[in-house]
Amino acid sequence: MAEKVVLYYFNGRGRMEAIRWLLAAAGVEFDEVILTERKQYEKLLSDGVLMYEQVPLVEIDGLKLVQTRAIMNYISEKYNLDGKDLKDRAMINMYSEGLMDVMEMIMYLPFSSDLKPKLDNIQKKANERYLPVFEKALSGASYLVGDSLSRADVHLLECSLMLEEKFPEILSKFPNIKAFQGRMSQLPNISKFLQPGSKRKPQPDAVYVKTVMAVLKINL
Ligand SMILES: N[C@@H](CCC(=O)N[C@@H](CS)C(=O)NCC(=O)O)C(=O)O
Repeated sequence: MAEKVVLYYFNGRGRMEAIRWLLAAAGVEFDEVILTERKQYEKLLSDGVLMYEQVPLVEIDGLKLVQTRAIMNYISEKYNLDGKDLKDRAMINMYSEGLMDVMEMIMYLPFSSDLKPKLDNIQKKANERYLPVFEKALSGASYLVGDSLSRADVHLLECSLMLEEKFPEILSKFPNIKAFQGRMSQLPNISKFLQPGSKRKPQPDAVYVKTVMAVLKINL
């Protein structure tokens, strides 16, 4: 029997959350080793499992994977979330990278000061640059690429929910994305992940920020 997938990260979203979403969408159970203390991170370093001295780290199929995108590529390929051919995959990757750009901007917020201009910038770019792309792609289509679920769909659901947490009305001008959210949320694996008590992480709080800084010895 295949060993269970194990995720090593903090008790928060950060770079691991999109990985959690992909695994959940694929119906893959996973365990988590939650980093709360510097010595856990130092143990991973001394064990030689962090290729670049960074997390996320994911144990899967006997591999110890690092680098968020490499991890997501592995999961997407393994669980058929990357389209039917090379051309599909190119579109899926373009959509996915745009969504990762938006989610990365949001990810940095709790570690930043002077939030107002940063939030304004995210809202403006989401409204004018990113969401119109997905609104158009979903016009008359159920999925972003082809006729089955891909990682781009999973990232869009995650990203659009994150945007709504910050800007509750943001989807009012994007009815196709709103309808897509509704459809996606009903897929059994995703519906399960959206329930309270799942391994989906909440918005970052002060404890999360403090823990990340202490474990990684970051001084901002
Ligand atoms: N490109 C890497 C970046 C990973 C990264 O920056 N991880 C942070 C935590 S979210 C880290 O471990 N930082 C410690 C360090 O860089 O020394 C990825 O996508 O996985």
